[in-house]
Amino acid sequence: MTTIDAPLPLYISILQVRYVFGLAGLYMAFKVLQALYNVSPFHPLARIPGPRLAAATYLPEFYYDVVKFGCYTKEIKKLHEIYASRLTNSCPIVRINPHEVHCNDISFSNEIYAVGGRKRDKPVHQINGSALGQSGFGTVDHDLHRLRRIPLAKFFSRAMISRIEPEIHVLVNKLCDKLLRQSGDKEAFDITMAYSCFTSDTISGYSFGESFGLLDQKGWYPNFREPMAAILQPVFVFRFFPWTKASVGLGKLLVDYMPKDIGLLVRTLQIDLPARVRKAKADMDAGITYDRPTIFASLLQSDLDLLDKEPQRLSDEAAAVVGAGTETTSWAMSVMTYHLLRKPEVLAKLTQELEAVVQDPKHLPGWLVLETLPYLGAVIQEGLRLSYGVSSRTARIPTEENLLYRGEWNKKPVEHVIPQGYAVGMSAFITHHDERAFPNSYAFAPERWLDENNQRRKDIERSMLAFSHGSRACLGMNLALCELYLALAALVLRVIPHMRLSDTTDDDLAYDHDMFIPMTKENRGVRVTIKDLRLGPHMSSASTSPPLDLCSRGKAFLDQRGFAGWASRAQNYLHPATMATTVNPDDRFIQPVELPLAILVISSIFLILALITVSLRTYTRATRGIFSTDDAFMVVGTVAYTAATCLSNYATLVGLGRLNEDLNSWQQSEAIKYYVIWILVYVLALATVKSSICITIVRIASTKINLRIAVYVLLAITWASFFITFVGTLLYCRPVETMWTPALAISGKGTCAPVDTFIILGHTATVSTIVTDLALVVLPAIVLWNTQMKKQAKLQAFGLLSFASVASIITMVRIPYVNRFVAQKDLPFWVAHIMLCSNVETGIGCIASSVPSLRHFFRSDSSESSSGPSQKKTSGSNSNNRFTVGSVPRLASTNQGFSLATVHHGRAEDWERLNDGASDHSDTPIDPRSIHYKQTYAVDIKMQDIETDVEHGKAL
Ligand code: HEM
Repeated sequence: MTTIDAPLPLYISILQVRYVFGLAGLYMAFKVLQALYNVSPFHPLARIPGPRLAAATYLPEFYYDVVKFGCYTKEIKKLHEIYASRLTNSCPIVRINPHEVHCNDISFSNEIYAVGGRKRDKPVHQINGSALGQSGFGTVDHDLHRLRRIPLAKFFSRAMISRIEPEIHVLVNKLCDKLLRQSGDKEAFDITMAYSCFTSDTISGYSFGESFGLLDQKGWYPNFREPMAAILQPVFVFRFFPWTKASVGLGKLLVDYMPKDIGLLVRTLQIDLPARVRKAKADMDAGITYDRPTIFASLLQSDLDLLDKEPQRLSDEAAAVVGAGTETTSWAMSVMTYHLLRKPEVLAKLTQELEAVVQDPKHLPGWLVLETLPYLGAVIQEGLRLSYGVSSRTARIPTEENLLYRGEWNKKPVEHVIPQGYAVGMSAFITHHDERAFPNSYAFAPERWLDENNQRRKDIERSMLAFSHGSRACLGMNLALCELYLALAALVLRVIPHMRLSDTTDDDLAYDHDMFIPMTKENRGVRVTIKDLRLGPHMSSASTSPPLDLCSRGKAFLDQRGFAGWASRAQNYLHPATMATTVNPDDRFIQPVELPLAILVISSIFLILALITVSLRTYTRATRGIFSTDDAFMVVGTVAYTAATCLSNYATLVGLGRLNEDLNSWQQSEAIKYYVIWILVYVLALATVKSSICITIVRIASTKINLRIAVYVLLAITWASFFITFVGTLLYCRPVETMWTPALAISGKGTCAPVDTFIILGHTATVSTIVTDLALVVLPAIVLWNTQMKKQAKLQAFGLLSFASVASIITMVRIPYVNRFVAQKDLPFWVAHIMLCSNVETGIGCIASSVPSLRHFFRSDSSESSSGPSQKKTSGSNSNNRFTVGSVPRLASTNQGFSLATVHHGRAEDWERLNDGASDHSDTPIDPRSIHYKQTYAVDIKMQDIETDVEHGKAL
């Protein structure tokens, strides 16, 4: 018995080996026949161009994706280029494996990714790569996908995302505060990790009502970025060997032995998410509800089939949502951050646009408002384009229709039929580098998204594939956009200005291969540092202690009066470290640290001097009974000038004179608001002060008709300039507050004329001021020149006129600052120069025209204190040391001093000039026939005063 039994197993095993070989041979034969059929003219895709090997087998895809790892997309891109050059009319569509074609013509995307009743399955070959087979994303069948997607989709509508916007705001601020707390750390960190924590917390909070809390942990690790990459690593092996997916289940058994990051992801996907779904179900069963519906609690209550509510199925869905919602968005944010740091001009333009609508970076306007900002939108679109989202191809199978591709290639018509049942797809990496739609496609150029009217270009937007199209397009697009708009706005205003790239180059961003999502060569991320900061306006006060402590009572005092920002900024300005960061060596003639102080001190000094001189002048002339129209104008002008200086000082306290980076939006807006009010008051002050001077000169030049005409012209120019500037400023924006509240313009509630209009207004005022200032110096100089007076007296008079001419020079200094309106950058800083120059100029006008009258005040003190006004007029003598500039050449005076006074007599022919100066004391006898009258004149007197004086003289 035993001898018979022995060879049987051997026999059987030989049979089995033959059987196995036979089966293998049959399989090989089948595969060869299949390959032959695939390349035969009988195959439905036979007419689609492409390499023979790819048409026959999956070997090229296997080689590039599995062996070379994730490189088939790049190879497909090459195929489009190769077939474009060899077969002129075949490029837009190439065959990339036996059952799939690839398209690189975006105009065909609406056919591939169709909507409505047009059914599109996903290819099993591609779904095999995903371990989340029961999620909507991993569902092959069109109808089942619809059933699974619809209950989820309502959570991602714009309306729903708007409801959770406040929570996203909170997370955005948390992210910024946490980043700013890293200021001063020498060690660079990968910003992508930080962004990954933000996006994970956002989607997990929305999904489960409770976020993962990754932003609350110390540092940025662990997070999902690297582990997600690790988990996506086997995507191609799964695709070709789907049975290996079973190993994923083993992960949860080995979770404690895995590296920390991978362990986190496996634990999250395999343990935590299922547990959260189970908890949602338990809460629901127990009647526990959250303040607002969470995705998974709602799914459990939805009309979904009972089987689709199974915890494992919902866990797959949760993993798909959390996975898709994390890495795509955070990588897009990293790409944008990198390019903003590399291109300061883009950052500056974006900052400027944001600053126009953001009052306070910690309280951003809503997503809907931010969405209206064209340049922000352009930066986001360009970031999405170069971050690709899903970089590898995503194909669809039309199950009920053939697709007809009609197009043009190299200016020749081409036509291809893609039969139903075969896959056709596109890849964002290829589409986003289509040079026809995106010239110089590897460059980061937000401008390409805007037309000449600074509006978003719809045509180019249709060339984007970032969120895919059609019934299986990105479900979370609205959430992603809301996150991107809010986060980028806050980062640009609060963090990016302080961020520096560290050892990161274009190579660290460049697409190298993909694992569904784009991967770079060394996966080093975007490494940055945050520069050392002290407490500044963009930083959370809770996050650091102030460098210097102001007395708390002083702070409270300032705070109560609305100077809250001033207190902390004052500390900054006093602190050397902060000064080092705010003072940049560029073309500013006054640094931002000095300018506010300069405005306060210089403007106040000139105001005080003007108030003293004008008060004394008014007193002198009023007490002497010779107060006239020019004095009245001077009083009104000085009151307006006082108001203008007070306004400028207040504007300085709320932010004028500082760079935008040192101000929050409220301060910027307030500074510009008070600047605009100041303009209106200043032009009034200027016009009235100038009018006063003009009227005075008219009195002096009463007999010189040409001079009088010239002065009237100046008067006309002065008031014309006043009206143009005053009315122009008021009408520049409608309503006027749009000037300092750009949100009104953005929201369409306000409009402003082009900025050139404002610049023209500024230059009109400046030019007319220079012309009139100079003329008001030159005209009295001409009058003086023609008078015969002592040299010393003339020198005094010219000295005073030179002082007055400083006003014109100061007005010239402000010209370049008017041009700063063109760039619209740091306006509170640049316009402060204009304010300073103008305050000084008006002050000089008041002082210079009042000083001459002061002689009377001091004279009355020194020599005539006991005399009344009438006595003063008659008590003059040669020893009074005054001189008078008179309009009557024959009138001579032995007085010394200078006055812009009218000395006039109706009967000029009765008068004759006295010998002046030394001649008075000469031994040469005076010819009594040459002297008709001898009179010492009080200056600044009216006609009748002079006549009175003359009569007194006669009496004498
Ligand atoms: C910048 C951010 C994002 C980009 C570029 C992006 C891109 C895409 C793309 C291209 C697809 C289609 C994949 C395919 O055809 O197979 C997709 C699908 C999907 N995305 Fe996004 N995504 C982003 C953010 C998000 C967010 C924040 C969520 C959060 C919920 C999300 C959830 C999904 C889901 C659930 C799907 C599958 C949809 C379906 O198959 O019905 N995505 N995404």
